[in-house]
Amino acid sequence: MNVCVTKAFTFDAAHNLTNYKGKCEALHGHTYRLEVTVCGTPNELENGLLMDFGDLKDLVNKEVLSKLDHSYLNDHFEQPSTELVAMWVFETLKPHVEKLGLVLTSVKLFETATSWVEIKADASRGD
Ligand SMILES: Nc1nc2c(c(=O)[nH]1)N=C([C@H](O)[C@H](O)COP(=O)(O)OP(=O)(O)OP(=O)(O)O)CN2
Ligand SMILES: [Zn+2]
Repeated sequence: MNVCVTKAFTFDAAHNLTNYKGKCEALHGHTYRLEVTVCGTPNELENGLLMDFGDLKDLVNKEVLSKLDHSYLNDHFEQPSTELVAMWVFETLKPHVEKLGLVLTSVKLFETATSWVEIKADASRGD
């Protein structure tokens, strides 16, 4: 049986879209919501935990939120769209999750309550 664990986070950041015509070319900010899901098989379960929620929190805080929270996203990304930030989050976390013998299957990044991007990977192959 495939088992998945998800942890949700929020962080605050400012950005302005580049090469874009519309209100989002102006400097503005969001409280982003980030949801990270890792999956594995029962064989990898230890003490009933696939991955401790606290360990997933520490990993995301260290590798992602320490860089993005209260930052100006244009300092990190040429185009700080939700798509490109979510792709970076996925690629940043993937090797760390794989080291644990688990698969990073989903990164969801909400720019607002009604607008989000999801990056999904196959639960068994992790790509
Ligand atoms: N595909 C994308 N479209 C847009 C992005 C993006 O990252 N990817 N970003 C923006 C802006 O950054 C904007 O801040 C968010 O846009 P939007 O969801 O339209 O925000 P609203 O608060 O105006 O949403 P409403 O639900 O319509 O009030 C634009 N597009
Ligand atoms: Zn925006």
